[in-house]
Amino acid sequence: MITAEREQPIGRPAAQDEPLLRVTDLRTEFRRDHADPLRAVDGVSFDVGRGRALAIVGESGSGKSVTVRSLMRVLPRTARTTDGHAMFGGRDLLALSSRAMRRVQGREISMVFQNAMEAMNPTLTLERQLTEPLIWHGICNRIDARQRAIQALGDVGIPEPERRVKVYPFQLSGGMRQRAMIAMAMITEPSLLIADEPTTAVDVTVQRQILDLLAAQKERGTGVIMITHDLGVARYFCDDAVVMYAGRVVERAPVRDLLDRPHHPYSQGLLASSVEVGGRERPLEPIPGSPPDLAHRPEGCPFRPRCAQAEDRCAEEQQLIMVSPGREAACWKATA
Ligand SMILES: Nc1ncnc2c1ncn2[C@@H]1O[C@H](COP(=O)(O)OP(=O)(O)OP(=O)(O)O)[C@@H](O)[C@H]1O
Repeated sequence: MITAEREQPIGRPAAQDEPLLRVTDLRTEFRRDHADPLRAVDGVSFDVGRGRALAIVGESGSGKSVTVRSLMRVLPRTARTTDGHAMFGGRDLLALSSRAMRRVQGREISMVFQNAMEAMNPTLTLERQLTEPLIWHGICNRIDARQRAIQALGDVGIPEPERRVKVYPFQLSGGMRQRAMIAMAMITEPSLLIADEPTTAVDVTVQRQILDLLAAQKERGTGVIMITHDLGVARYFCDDAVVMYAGRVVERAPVRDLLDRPHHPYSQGLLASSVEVGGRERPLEPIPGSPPDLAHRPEGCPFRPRCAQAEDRCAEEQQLIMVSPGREAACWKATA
């Protein structure tokens, strides 16, 4: 149980064979009036490798955002992470003091959001917003920071960066704002980038540009966690995937293996209901029913009420088991 924050020494450099980030048994709950807490993230584990991208997929409400916000320690006031570890550079992010965590946020780990306005301050120029993390983290002085800000805007393909650095976010088009936000996230050269639906609110052309920008970061060794509803985006950009359902990981696999041959019936349903597969091979087949109300989680496998393959033994929940090397699924029927 994580009860008190404790200052940890600056982490030792992670050994080369350790993943960039290792999350184990993460649990986060929301406080409720006159009721037991609502468990939104329930024992989630995954690794992110250097220069690799992990897709977190699942329907709305499955716990994707709460998972990454737990790691970044930016949860709503009513939420609390009760268990788990998130080892990053030899430190447990969940056990760092708030002060130590602020040194990690925006420096070693940055976030990119669906809507750039979430990440940007509408009352400050791009220059202020781009230079602030450099100055705050003591990376460089104001004059150098300005040059780096201009460079960062140019790097993400914003024309006339010397002029644009002086504008406010609302003076940019949506696509340019999204790129400016990526410049903000990358300016400190973080080793981990967390992207929460970064391409959902933009058109297809901008989507491709954003993914290519993120791919360039990956090439440089940055690890990426990408939350996405879009399995096409996952296939194009990500290496590994976890599928979440009702706050738990139900399948873990290299992304191509998952999309070519999903093992868990829920992953099969997600794929059948997505344009990625449906558009090319068959009509879309929505998963019947809706995700469980977490306040009334069904006994046994949480997907059982919606699962066409459910059997009596699903009354007992199967844990994630290895189906084949590198592949795990939480289903009695999952076989290689
Ligand atoms: N502010 C909140 N207060 C109370 N419960 C919340 C709050 N935010 C999330 N939850 C609970 O946590 C669950 C997981 O939410 P989360 O936002 O992580 O889902 P998600 O998979 O990211 O969905 P989406 O794809 O719609 O963003 C929700 O189903 C809800 O029960």
